[in-house]
Amino acid sequence: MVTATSTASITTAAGVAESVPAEGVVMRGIHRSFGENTVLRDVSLHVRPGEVYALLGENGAGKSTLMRILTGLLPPDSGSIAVEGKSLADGGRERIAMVHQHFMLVPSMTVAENFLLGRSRGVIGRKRLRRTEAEIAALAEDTGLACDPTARVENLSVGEQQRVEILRALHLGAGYLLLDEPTANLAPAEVHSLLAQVRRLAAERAVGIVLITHHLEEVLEVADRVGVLRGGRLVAERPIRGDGAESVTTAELARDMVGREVGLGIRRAATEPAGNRMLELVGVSVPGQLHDVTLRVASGQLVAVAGVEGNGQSALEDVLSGLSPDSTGAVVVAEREIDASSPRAMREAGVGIVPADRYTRGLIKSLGIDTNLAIDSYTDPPLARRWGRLSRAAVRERAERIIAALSVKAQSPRTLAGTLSGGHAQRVVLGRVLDGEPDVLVVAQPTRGLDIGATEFVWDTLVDHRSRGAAILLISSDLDEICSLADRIVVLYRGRIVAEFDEGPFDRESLGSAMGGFQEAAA
Ligand SMILES: Nc1ncnc2c1ncn2[C@@H]1O[C@H](COP(=O)(O)OP(=O)(O)OP(=O)(O)O)[C@@H](O)[C@H]1O
Repeated sequence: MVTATSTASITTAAGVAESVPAEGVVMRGIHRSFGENTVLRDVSLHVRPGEVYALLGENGAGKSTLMRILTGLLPPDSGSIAVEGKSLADGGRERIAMVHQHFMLVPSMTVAENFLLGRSRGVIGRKRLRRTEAEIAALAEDTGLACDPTARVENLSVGEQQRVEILRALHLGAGYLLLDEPTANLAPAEVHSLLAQVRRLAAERAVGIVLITHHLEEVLEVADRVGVLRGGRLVAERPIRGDGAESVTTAELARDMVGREVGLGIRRAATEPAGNRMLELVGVSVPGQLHDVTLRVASGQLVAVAGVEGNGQSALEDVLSGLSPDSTGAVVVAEREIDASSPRAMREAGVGIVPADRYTRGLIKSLGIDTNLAIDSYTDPPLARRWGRLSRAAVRERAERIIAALSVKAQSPRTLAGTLSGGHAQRVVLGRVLDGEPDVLVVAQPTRGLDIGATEFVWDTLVDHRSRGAAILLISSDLDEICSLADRIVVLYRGRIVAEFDEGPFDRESLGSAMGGFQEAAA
């Protein structure tokens, strides 16, 4: 790590000259509010070249807002930002790149074509394309981020696409990378290789990296320093590696973040499930996506479908949501085969769904929380009054009750769902589904992007419903979540169930291997 020695002068947005360190990214006194909601309060931080800086914080703490300010997408109300001694407007912006969880690549184009997108007018010439391919290959070799520049993006795994995004940022000249939950969608083996690559980029190329993650063990594995945002303030900064390093535990980081102890231990059912089969899938197939899936969940049991996303999970979710007209096979609920042809049919059969994509399937961003919470029950009392008219008072009362029960952080029940932080948006979806007290609960990636306090809350909620007799099918790629909650695990790989684990404690290595397609290791 290099320490800043010299200074430079920038002109701040307020038109004032300010002396700043000439090295690294320096944010000073950043304030930002949305209406009456103050999201960032006097945040100052300095990320140096060659440093991995982990930024932690509960859902809604202000991490994404800070990153949007840093990339120039959102102006701060006050405060200054300098990148290598330059303001964002003065060239600093080009040195910073955000690597999103949802990639910005065009699937039908090759890696090299994606690199050239927006950088050349008209048709891309063959010579230029070949030159770019050679540059990408050289950069991949140099950084250890393996990548085939001629591969079509749609044929790449999530991990490979992520490497393409990082390489593209470096190719554009970025010296600072902002990684927003980069491991959220990766297979277990890919997580460690990404973290090793992050360290290598910092150590060998002096790239400064801001890593946002909710996985505290990743912070200890990779970060040089960690900063914790709470209620919009930077409440703690700790060195983990190098000079003055403290020996920090994940429990201490959790306490910094949440302000209390958090226990994410094993929560399997203490007793055998009651036995009556609440949910059965028999030979369910979806052309090209799901092949002959048979599984059973009893009342009082939680069965996990483990797997890396893209292996049939969304097809399975579609079938159980009543959104898969091409599916074959039988869906049986409470020992009766049901016609799974619409979301309404599934709901009436007693199946509640928490979808993996909370924004496209779970919520309508442009509507208030109250309306979102009424979406699947506005035709029934108490929300519907006589002549089908909606009772605004009942909608508001229901919203207030669910907001309080799930501790949703929002200014009011009418707050637009699209302005909620990821974790609080997820609470709204969960609250709506659980309020219907379904006998069968299907939850897909329920804690993705949630902080540990919220994760603990969701896990406890699921366990509570299980102990009250609900049959729960958990579709998840998170090994910790699966091993903590499941009574039984099946592994989905390329649309088939390739391994089954009947009772815990589960062997994480065998599970991870089965998820990666190495079945023999899971036998
Ligand atoms: N465009 C907006 N309009 C109104 N409020 C907003 C807007 N964007 C963010 N907020 C509010 O700012 C606060 C911080 O949100 P932010 O997304 O920065 O949190 P976060 O720490 O990234 O959370 P998460 O871990 O859940 O992603 C939240 O209360 C959110 O509702």
